[in-house]
Amino acid sequence: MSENELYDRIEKRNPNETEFLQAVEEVISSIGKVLKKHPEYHQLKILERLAEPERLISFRVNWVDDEGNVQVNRGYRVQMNSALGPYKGGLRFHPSVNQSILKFLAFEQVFKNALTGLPLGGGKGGSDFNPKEKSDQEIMRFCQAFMSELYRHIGHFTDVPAGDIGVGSREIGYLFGAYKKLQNEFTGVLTGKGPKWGGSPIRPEATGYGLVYFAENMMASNGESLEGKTCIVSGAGNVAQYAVEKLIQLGAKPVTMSDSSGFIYDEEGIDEEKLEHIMYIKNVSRGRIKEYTEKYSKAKYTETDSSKDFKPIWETKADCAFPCATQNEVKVKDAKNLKKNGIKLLAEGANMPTMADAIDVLQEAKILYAPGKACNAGGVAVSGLEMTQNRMGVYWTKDEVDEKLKNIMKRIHDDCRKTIEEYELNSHDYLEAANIFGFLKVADAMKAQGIV
Ligand SMILES: NC(=O)C1=CN([C@@H]2O[C@H](COP(=O)(O)OP(=O)(O)OC[C@H]3O[C@@H](n4cnc5c(N)ncnc54)[C@H](O)[C@@H]3O)[C@@H](O)[C@H]2O)C=CC1
Ligand SMILES: O=C(O)CCC(=O)C(=O)O
Repeated sequence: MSENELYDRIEKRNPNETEFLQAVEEVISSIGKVLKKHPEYHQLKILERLAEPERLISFRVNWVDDEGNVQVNRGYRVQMNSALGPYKGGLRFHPSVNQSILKFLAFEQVFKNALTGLPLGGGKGGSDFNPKEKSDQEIMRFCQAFMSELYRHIGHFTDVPAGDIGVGSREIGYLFGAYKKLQNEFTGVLTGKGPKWGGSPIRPEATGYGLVYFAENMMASNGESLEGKTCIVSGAGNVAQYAVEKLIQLGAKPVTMSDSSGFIYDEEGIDEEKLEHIMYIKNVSRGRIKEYTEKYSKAKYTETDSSKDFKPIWETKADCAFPCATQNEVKVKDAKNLKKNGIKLLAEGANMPTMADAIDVLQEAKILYAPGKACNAGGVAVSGLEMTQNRMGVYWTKDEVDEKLKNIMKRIHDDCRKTIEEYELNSHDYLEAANIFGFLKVADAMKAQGIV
C-alpha cells in the first residue's frame, strides 16, 4: 500500500476528524525515506497501527453547579500507544474538546514522548467542560466527578495523566485527591503534583523553559543566540508564562502575550516585574490579559477578530516567534507576515499551532522552524522525571532537574540534527527529522513486541 493509499484508508476510518487527520498526514508525509529503507514497517502495518488508539474511553461526567443545577459533560481518555511505556500525556478542559482534538494530541504525544528518550507511551484526555468563570468549589466538584470514572483506567504503571489547557496545579490537586480516595493508595498516578506532595521541582516551568532551551540550541547551530532578540509570544498560560520568564533570563525581549480575547504589545519589553503581574492576573485573579494595560498604560491591547484569516499578533515586528496558546493559531497569511517582517525562528510551545501550509511558507523561506513535538517536549520530560522520583521515593533539587531538562532538550536537538544528516534531509527540516526519529523508536519497539 502506498503512503497515499494508507492516508485515504485512515481518512475513511476517521471521517470529519480534521485535526487528527492533519497530524497523521504530517507524519505520513515525513517518513517516506524510512519506509523505503525499512519495508518491514509497511508489512507490519506500523503506521496504520499507530493511527489507531489502543483504547479510546469516553464517559459521562455529571456534577452539580453552585446553583444546585445538574450539569452533564463528556470526558475522554485516548490511550494511543504503549510500546515505550505507560500512556503519558495531559488532560485538557476546554469547551472545544472533542475526539478529533484529543486523538491528534495523543498521536503527537507518542512521537514527542519517544523523542525525550524516557520510557513513556503516549495518551491524552480531557473534557468539554469550560473552567472559565467557575467557582473553586465547582472546579473541585467537576474534577472529582471526572476522576470517579477515569480512576479505573489509569495507574502509575498503566497511564499517568498530567495538565494541559485548563488543567493546572489546582486541578491536578483535586484530581489526585479524588484518585487517592477512590483507590486508597498514594502513588505517582498524575504528574504536575504540588512540590510538597510528590511533585517535581521545575515541572510547572518545564515546557516553557525547555522550549527556550531548544530554540537557543537551534540558534547556536546557526551561529546566533537569543540574546537581544525581540520575541513574539502568544498565550498567557503555563507554557507562555515560563517561556517569557526564560527569554528574559537569557537576555531576549518578549513584547507580546495573548489570550482568547486579544493580545498585549509592550514595545519596551515584558520584564520580570511585568511578568509577575501577568502571572497574578492569570493564575490568581483569573482575569483577562487586557488588564495588563490598566497597570502598564504604554502597552497596547488589540482585540481578537475571529472573522479574519490572520492574527495581528503575528504582524508584530520581531526576530523570533513562540506560539504558546493552541492548535492552528498560525495560518498561512500569518506565516507570510512573519516572513515579510524578517523573522528568524519560530518555535512551537503549543501543540500543532502552525497549519501545514504555513509551515511550508516558513520552511521555503529558510526560517528556523522548531516543531512542537521536539521543542515543547520539556514538560512531559520533567513529568517522566517526576515519575522516576516517585518510584524511587526521592526528591531531586531544582538545579538537578533543570540541568537534566537542559540536557534532554539538547539531546533532542542533536538527535534531530543527526537524523537530518543520516537521511540527507534539507538542513532546516527539523520537522521531518523529529518525525523520523520518533517513528523509528516506536516502530522498533512495536516490531519487537509482536502483533499485539
Ligand atoms: N502544559 C504543558 O506542560 C504543555 C502544554 N502544551 C501545549 O501548550 C499550549 C498551551 O497550554 P498551557 O499553557 O498548558 O494551557 P493554559 O490553559 O495554561 O493556557 C492556555 C493559553 O492559551 C490561550 N488560549 C486557549 N485557547 C485559545 C484560543 N482559541 N485562542 C487564543 N488563545 C487561546 C488561553 O487564553 C491561555 O492563555 C497547548 O497547545 C498545550 O497543548 C504542550 C506541551 C506541554
Ligand atoms: O506532562 C505530561 O504528561 C503532559 C504534557 C503534555 O500534555 C504535552 O506534552 O502536550
